[in-house]
Amino acid sequence: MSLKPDIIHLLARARADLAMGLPVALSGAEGAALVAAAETIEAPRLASLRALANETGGALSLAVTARRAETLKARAYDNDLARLVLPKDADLKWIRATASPEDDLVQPMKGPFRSLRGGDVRLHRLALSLVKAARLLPAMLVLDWPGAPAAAREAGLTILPAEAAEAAMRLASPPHGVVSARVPIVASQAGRVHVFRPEDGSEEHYAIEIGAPPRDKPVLARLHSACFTGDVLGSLKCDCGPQLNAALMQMGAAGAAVLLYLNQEGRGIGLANKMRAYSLQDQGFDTVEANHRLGFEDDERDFRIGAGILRKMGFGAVRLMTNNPAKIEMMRRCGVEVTERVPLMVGETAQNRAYLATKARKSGHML
Ligand SMILES: Nc1nc2c(ncn2[C@@H]2O[C@H](COP(=O)(O)OP(=O)(O)OP(=O)(O)O)[C@@H](O)[C@H]2O)c(=O)[nH]1
Ligand SMILES: [Zn+2]
Repeated sequence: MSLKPDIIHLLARARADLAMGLPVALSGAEGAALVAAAETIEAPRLASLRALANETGGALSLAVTARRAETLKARAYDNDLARLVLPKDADLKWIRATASPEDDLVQPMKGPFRSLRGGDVRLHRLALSLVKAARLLPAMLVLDWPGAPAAAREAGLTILPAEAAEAAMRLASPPHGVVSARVPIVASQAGRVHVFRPEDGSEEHYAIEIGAPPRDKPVLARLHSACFTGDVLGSLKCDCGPQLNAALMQMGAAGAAVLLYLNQEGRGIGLANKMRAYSLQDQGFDTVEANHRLGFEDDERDFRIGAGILRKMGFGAVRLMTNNPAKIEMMRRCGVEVTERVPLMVGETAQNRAYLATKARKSGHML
């Protein structure tokens, strides 16, 4: 048995490194690259990347998603992404402003941007999936350079074999149950909290089991995505807090049910990015437009996690409490039968009315 980290461990290291501002090397069959997150890289390492680019003739670009490129009015020749050429005098300020929409409106004349065209973009695509998984802004500095793995080894940086990383990111290994204990709650004396831990070092998720639902019948279930602002603070901008409470109360009344509390804050973009989206919403963009301007899709959640936890708990069929048709579709695709949709209507406020209307109009939510 080897003590060496496998690809899952290396991916977790890569996410942590990117979050701390460290570059990571991607080593592919067709090429290699040093990549660093636009949000976290600091000036000395940016200077080193630039020096390496000058010395070696490697192309240094800023990879952004096609969503962000659209806001920047940059050409996305690579379908889902664009490789922006770094101007000679581009400093950290330029990089951060290109990555982040915070000052898009105060400084609307960003650019013009020049995008690279042709060549292999697989490493750029992998870099963007990695930075999204690290819950950072989806923008990555990429130095295309065959010598990247050797330089990374020398510097003690994480080296990711690209093809293995792509394959591992496509696979979702379901989190495993770590512990469970009785927790009586307002909604039910017979509450039990289970903690699930993914093997890939990412966030833990929780299941709240009410009573003892039989495993051979469809269980009343809700997949709730974490919303710190709504669940904990009682934010009026969304309906998450009231939905959580109403679901638990309904479950308590039914006597047997399961609620998954999935730590996929902000529909999978993380709290920092959700707060960036909220700033954009204060500038007049709706919830979907805000995600796009940041460079994300409307919904970045991985629903395989919820389905995996349900199956691990022994549930193969659910009566799903949701207004989101995508959740029903995803459950079915992940092999969990949805025998019924149980509507969940609560929590409309003056402040979240527009948010709920946008979800109905753009994301197909049933009102
Ligand atoms: N990115 C982003 N996320 C938001 C915003 N408002 C709420 N959220 C997140 O949206 C998620 C809400 O998820 P759910 O409660 O599962 O809601 P849903 O997908 O609309 O589906 P149902 O409630 O089941 O009908 C939580 O993770 C919130 O943090 C927003 O304006 N932007
Ligand atoms: Zn919310």
